[in-house]
Amino acid sequence: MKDKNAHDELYINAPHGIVIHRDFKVLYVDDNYAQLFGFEKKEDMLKIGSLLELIDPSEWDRSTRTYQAVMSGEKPPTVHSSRNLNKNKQEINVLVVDHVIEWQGQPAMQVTIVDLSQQVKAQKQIRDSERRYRELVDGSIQGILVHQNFTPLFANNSLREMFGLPLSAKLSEVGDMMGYIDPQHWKEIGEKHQQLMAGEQKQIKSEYKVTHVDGSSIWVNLLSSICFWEGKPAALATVVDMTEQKRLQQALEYKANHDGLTGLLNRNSMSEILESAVQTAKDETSDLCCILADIDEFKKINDCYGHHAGDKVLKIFSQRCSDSLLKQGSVGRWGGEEFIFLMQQVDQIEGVFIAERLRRLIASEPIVVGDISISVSASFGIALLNSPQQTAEDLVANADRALYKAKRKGRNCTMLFNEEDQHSLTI
Ligand SMILES: Nc1nc2c(ncn2[C@@H]2O[C@H](COP(=O)(O)OP(=O)(O)OP(=O)(O)O)[C@@H](O)[C@H]2O)c(=O)[nH]1
Repeated sequence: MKDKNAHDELYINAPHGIVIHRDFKVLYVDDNYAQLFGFEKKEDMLKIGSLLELIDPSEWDRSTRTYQAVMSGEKPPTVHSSRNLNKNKQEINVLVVDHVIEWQGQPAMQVTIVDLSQQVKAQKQIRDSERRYRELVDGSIQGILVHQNFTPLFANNSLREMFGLPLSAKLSEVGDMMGYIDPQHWKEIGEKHQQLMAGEQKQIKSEYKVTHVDGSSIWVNLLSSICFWEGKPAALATVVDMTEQKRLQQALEYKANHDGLTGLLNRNSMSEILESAVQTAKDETSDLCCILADIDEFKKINDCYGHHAGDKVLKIFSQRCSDSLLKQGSVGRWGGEEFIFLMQQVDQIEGVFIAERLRRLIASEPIVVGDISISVSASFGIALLNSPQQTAEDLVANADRALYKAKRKGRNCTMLFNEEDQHSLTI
């Protein structure tokens, strides 16, 4: 509104002046007109040969034809805009209102002009500023999206490229932006959007997985705030593609949580899982079964076939165990040739069944490394969380005691921890 008033005022206060001429010879001119064209006094202007001197040469032909047509009555007097030159040959833009009048008994042309130079300058400034703004927004490497309830109102080039939307596509054809965001985020994004629009939050930061038009997945970082678009509140989001960052982050997380040789969860990660599983089992008074497995006489495998063959055995052993366990629980490498299996809601009977299944699976088929076939077996120790006082360390220590029993019993067997083992030595 403020801009509109300023704009109107430019027109109301625009300077205007009058000249009367016949065949472009000045007959009368007022001070305003003379001053608009750079003359100090109107008398100076009366001295110029022809008014055409004040008109851009490119407009002479048109001006002459218009003058003749109006004076002959062929055309009604016109109101038109025109580019003129002042005395110093500087361009001024004017609105021209023609009238045919009688001057000293002869027809003459009365021309009223309104100086539009300020308006033209202001409009040029607006156009320039809009062009600069457009260049900034489209040149930005950040995506910019304005939407009302996820219906897009504006999207810059970067955002279109990020999502794979053709640069020429009309936003009305793009559809609901929520459709591009992975469904896992819908609830969160809906809630956050409501908070933003209700003014409960000034800015909202989020990280979402987005499906690109070509079907691939990208990760974006969004910073949303409220803006006004054509007078209505809307959400303004700046969007940064962080797919590469996310990939690196996930790779680092994977590296931190997994064993480099076998790809199983590493000891740190299994310790965390163990802590939380123990807590859950206590809270829900449910079963928690821990199995420790150790490859039998693994040192001999290394000694006979070399460290490289030993590594291969560890890898294939791990693969077989995790394939067999599927999603029944978590499996990790606990130490050199020692592995841990953790299963929630698995009781003693089922635990023994699972351990025996694994043990038989390993013993039944030799592991082939190159052209050598290596017979491998493993011993298994099982313990169940059996009291609310027990800690994660206690549970593993009990499984370890059971494993020690299995080794002592001659290896390649499964033993269950019981209270009498409590004070037995561990391996
Ligand atoms: N190739 C290979 N060997 C490893 C790795 N980690 C540990 N080892 C070896 O595993 C062997 C474990 O030997 P021991 O603790 O004596 O146990 P074992 O020979 O399996 O005998 P039992 O457990 O009593 O059946 C050692 O020789 C370690 O060097 C590994 O990542 N790769």
